[in-house]
Amino acid sequence: MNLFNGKQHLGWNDYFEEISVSYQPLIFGRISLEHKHLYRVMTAHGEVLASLSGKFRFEVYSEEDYPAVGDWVALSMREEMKATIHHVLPRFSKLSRKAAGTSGREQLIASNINNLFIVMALNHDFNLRRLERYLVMAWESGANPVILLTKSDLCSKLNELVSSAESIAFGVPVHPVSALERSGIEQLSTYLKEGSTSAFVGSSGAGKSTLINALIGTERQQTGEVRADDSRGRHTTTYRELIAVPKKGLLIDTPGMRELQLWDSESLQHSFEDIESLASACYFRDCGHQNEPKCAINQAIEEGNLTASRLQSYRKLQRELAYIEKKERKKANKK
Ligand SMILES: Nc1nc2c(ncn2[C@@H]2O[C@H](COP(=O)(O)OP(=O)(O)OP(=O)(O)O)[C@@H](O)[C@H]2O)c(=O)[nH]1
Ligand SMILES: [Zn+2]
Repeated sequence: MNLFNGKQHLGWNDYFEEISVSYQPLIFGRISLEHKHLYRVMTAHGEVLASLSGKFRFEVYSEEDYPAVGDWVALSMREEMKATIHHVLPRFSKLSRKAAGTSGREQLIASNINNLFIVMALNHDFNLRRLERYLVMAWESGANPVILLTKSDLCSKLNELVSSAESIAFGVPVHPVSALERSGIEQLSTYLKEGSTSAFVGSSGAGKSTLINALIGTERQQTGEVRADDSRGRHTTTYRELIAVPKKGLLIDTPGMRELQLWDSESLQHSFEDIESLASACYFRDCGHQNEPKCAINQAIEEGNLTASRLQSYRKLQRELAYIEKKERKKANKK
């Protein structure tokens, strides 16, 4: 199935249809990934890599004016699937939090979200005070909050915890789920529809990526083993990404809120520690892990210690990062 066979599949709706007339003849696309003001954008014609127009950069007033994941932007195409962003279309909802540090600046996490899933695990992660803060964040965003209590398989007092969450939720639906046992997941089909956008927020290790994987039915998001001693996560999700899932709409995983890292080469290496350390055992120092002899990565895949899809996702991010870094260097040289 072609995911890009129409803007509706990407979340385009009557609201955007109405405001879009003033941007003609530009085309429209939706930001799926952002890194240092370079953007991956989904359009009805496929994915493009986009940068900001000079005029846009010049007129930007605050951080919030920059495109964020989930934004609809007005673009013009350049050569081979590269585009220039001229405008951000007004957002109908936006998820933000205070930036780290004392500046108190707002940091935009994602925009144009219909459902905001607040994910909290039914173990040590369960904390009503934190849930309250997430609810505030949800209400401020303009999206519809839904509380997902994950890892129900680990919980022996399920009814009690669900009731206590309901007691502070004031009508926000509360659903216990287990990605492990695949229970409760079917309840989410009420929210996940073609063209709807859903974001997942919650502590690191709460099970957001695992849940998204269960919904997609593949190992799309990487998940991390929780440290045994304190059941905290290892911050596996290091970047925000909008993904289009057939019949379930658009899903945005967000990094655990304790550590909202930006996506850079360091966090890429950090998130793929396993691959980085395997690669150091390859026979050739500059092994490309293709058909080279004595390649430790291919061996790990053969032996089932590494999935090919994980290597693929690593490669994709690495290529994008290389492209971005080359671009940054070029820009720096011009100055
Ligand atoms: N028992 C049980 N474990 C689960 C369930 N869902 C996730 N886990 C485990 O919890 C750990 C953390 O899950 P993730 O999906 O990586 O958590 P996350 O919320 O995406 O974490 P960040 O990416 O760091 O924000 C993994 O080891 C999962 O296997 C569940 O339903 N039951
Ligand atoms: Zn190799």
